[in-house]
Amino acid sequence: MSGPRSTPPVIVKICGISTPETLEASLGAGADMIGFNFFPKSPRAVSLEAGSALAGRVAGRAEIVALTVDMGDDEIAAIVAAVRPDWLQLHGKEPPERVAALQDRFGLGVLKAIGIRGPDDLAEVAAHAGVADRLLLDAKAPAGAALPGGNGRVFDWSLLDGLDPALPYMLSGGLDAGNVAEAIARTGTRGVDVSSGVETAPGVKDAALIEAFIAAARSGADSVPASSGEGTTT
Ligand SMILES: O=C(O)c1ccccc1NCC(=O)[C@H](O)[C@H](O)COP(=O)(O)O
Repeated sequence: MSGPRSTPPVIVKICGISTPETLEASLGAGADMIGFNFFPKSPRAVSLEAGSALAGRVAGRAEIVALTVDMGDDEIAAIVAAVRPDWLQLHGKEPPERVAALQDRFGLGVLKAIGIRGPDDLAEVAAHAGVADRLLLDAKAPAGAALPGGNGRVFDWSLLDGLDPALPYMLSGGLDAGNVAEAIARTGTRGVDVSSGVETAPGVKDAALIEAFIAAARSGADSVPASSGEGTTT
């Protein structure tokens, strides 16, 4: 039996939940955050009514994240009223000033997603650090991609080597049960997020994959850092 944990357990977010069955699987497996996707073009998108019904089932067992992309205040207000989220996830081109304005208006945590492909993308991390409540460092969507996120692509985790260890961020992008422990060991992240890696098809979440991901993430929090383990770049 390992000794007392010196660091808090890794936060696990399952993003793009759209059915009661996979919601219950996520909660039963110990997910800390549940993401409901309100980007209409996404295969994971839910309506206000469906999101409200799913949010009602969470019943305090996890934090609720409402995912939007470059959305206006009125649409966000409708989502907040329907879902009562703990977090707003901003996955578009929202500048720091927009993040601050939404924090002021809604009084919710803001999880700002930043796409990472190369060293130049770290400037965006610096711009949002200290504004957003938490960053989601995701693989940058390829040019012409239909979706700004949820593409199941890994980025080179060594790009994060120079980050301030105190930076509150979650790692995202192409994670699954097979690589999440390595990702945690390689980066030291205290949070992970997944969408494609727990699906059998775009938008079709799978209970067994969800359970395996969460178990692997929990085990990764105790693993010895890998010698290298850079994510295979896209
Ligand atoms: O998942 C989507 O369909 C999506 C669509 C538009 C904007 C963001 C989207 N997902 C955001 C997430 O937080 C995903 O979990 C993240 O991008 C990682 O996705 P994946 O690489 O598929 O695990």
